[in-house]
Amino acid sequence: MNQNSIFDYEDIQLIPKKGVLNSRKDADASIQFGPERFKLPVVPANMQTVIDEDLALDLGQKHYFYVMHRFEPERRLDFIKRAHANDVFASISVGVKPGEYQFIDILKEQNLIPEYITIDIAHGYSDSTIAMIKYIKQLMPTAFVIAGNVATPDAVMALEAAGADATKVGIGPGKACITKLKTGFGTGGWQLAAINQCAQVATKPIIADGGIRHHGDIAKSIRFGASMVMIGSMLAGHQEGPGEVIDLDGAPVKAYFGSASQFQKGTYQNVEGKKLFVPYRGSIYNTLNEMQEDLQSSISYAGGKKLMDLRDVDYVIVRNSILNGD
Ligand SMILES: NC(=O)C1=CN([C@@H]2O[C@H](COP(=O)(O)OP(=O)(O)OC[C@H]3O[C@@H](n4cnc5c(N)ncnc54)[C@H](OP(=O)(O)O)[C@@H]3O)[C@@H](O)[C@H]2O)C=CC1
Ligand SMILES: Nc1nc2c(ncn2[C@@H]2O[C@H](COP(=O)(O)O)[C@@H](O)[C@H]2O)c(=O)[nH]1
Repeated sequence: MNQNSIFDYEDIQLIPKKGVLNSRKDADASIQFGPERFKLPVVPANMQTVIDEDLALDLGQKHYFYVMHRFEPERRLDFIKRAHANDVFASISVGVKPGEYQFIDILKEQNLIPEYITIDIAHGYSDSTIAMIKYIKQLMPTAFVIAGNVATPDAVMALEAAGADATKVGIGPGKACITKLKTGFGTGGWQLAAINQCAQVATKPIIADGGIRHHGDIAKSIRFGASMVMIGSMLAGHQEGPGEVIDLDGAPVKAYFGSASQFQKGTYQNVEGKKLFVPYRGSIYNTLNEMQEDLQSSISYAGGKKLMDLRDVDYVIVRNSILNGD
């Protein structure tokens, strides 16, 4: 791998072009992703400390993309019914264990077809993921299947060839992640470059997953080929999401733990995630509005009018100096 093409969010600055908008409000930050159009290319992570059913449906009703997590598997069927009864698209997660095939069979039998299904596996470039993609697409060809997580162009090509409608890129860049420490593998420290490489070969949308620490990282993800950005830690800690607000040394916080942490699994086995506390930030809609404003501003700096105009901007690699002026 050419080391000059390895960089992460903090190493990159996008270069402005002549603006064509009179107001940032006129920039269109929306995205068509699968069968729906969304206000923003941002989706809260499908983790139990980030999303729950009420928030999922509320986001969907407000035209934000959501992916419900898979950690209360017995509730998923009723959740799909609830979404459809509320005229909201259903977007669920599945794993790859044998019981998940039975779950897909039941959905098919009951004609409960989710609009989006995310196959949520640590090592998505695997025979087990490929088999699940094929199974879902055979039984439910209309479901938009997102498969991941992966790190390389080879993986993106393999999952697309199996029938995935989108792939999710990011192994190890997450805030609650310890995969890179426990296994030595992943895209931690070069997540943005991994997105760039994967996007060179992708023929379908890519979701950049993990490592977003500033709103500007969303624009950078889009510039390097993502169509959607999955965010965990920065979207945990809100009023509408799961978990209690607690006091930590006088500051209000909420717990945020990895889906492969002992807190999620209930046992210390194959643990690749940790627990931390994130600041309580009030309503998630204030944060999403701010993300939208910032992205509209990014589009204006790009000299554009719409989200994909970000793809046309040039950039410099500044090597960890983005915060030097602060
Ligand atoms: N994006 C990321 O960097 C990471 C995300 N996660 C998240 O943690 C959660 C748990 O993930 P995961 O452990 O996959 O889910 P599961 O515990 O549901 O495992 C899914 C299946 O895949 C097998 N499996 C898991 N990892 C591997 C591997 N490296 N090689 C071969 N088989 C494997 C498991 O078997 P067995 O357990 O017996 O191996 C199991 O049968 C998910 O939500 C995932 O997104 C976890 C790690 C990294
Ligand atoms: N290696 C692990 N990665 C995990 C785990 N739980 C979730 N994740 C990934 O992190 C992102 C969110 O990243 P953030 O930087 O925005 O906080 C999430 O979407 C998963 O892909 C885990 O236990 N281990």
